[in-house]
Amino acid sequence: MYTSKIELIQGEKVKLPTKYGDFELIPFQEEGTDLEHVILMKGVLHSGGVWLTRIHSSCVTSDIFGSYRCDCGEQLIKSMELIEEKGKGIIVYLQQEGRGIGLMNKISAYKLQEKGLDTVEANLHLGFAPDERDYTVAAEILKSLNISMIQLLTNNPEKIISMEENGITVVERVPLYIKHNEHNHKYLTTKLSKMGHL
Ligand SMILES: Nc1nc2c(ncn2[C@@H]2O[C@H](COP(=O)(O)OP(=O)(O)OP(=O)(O)O)[C@@H](O)[C@H]2O)c(=O)[nH]1
Ligand SMILES: [Zn+2]
Repeated sequence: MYTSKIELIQGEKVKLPTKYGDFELIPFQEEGTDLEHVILMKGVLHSGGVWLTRIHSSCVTSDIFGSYRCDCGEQLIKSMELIEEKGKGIIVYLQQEGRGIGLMNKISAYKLQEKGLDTVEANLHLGFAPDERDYTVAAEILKSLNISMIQLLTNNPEKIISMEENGITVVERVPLYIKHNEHNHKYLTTKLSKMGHL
């Protein structure tokens, strides 16, 4: 029998009509912590098959306020549009602000970037790894919904490795192309040159 690595409490499933399509939403909580994640999905659960999937780390600055400093918000919207178009898919929205260092530290990292450091150097300066995220919980959420085969919307190879290690088959990587602008250029090129993004 498979034993979950993380105890999850699954909330109610509700309808969520949005600007980008009609979805359903389910919140999850990691038992014993205050960490809450949420999934947005379209399609019939427990129907098997391959699910177009986005594992998205929260980014208050971009997802909510539309910041140009990174590409998160645009990736989220693009993912919603692609899932709507396909009629089947899921976004696992993880409470993993600032690549897992939290909002306060991310904003300190932004301050250091205003002084010339790149995103990797700023994290290191604050005593963190360049990326502190762990995607195990995303795999656990997918498995709890009986989703085991995915087409993953990402440019980050770490997410693919983590899914495979946690028993989710990534049948395809679907790249997300986001336009550079004067504010996100350094951020995006650092992801390519220093963080192994594709
Ligand atoms: N520490 C830190 N985190 C940031 C910074 N800018 C954005 N983030 C966070 O980075 C996370 C998104 O990571 P990205 O590296 O942009 O993308 P990814 O999720 O690894 O890869 P994709 O699947 O291709 O989008 C979100 O949690 C953001 O809050 C920054 O300058 N420093
Ligand atoms: Zn962002």
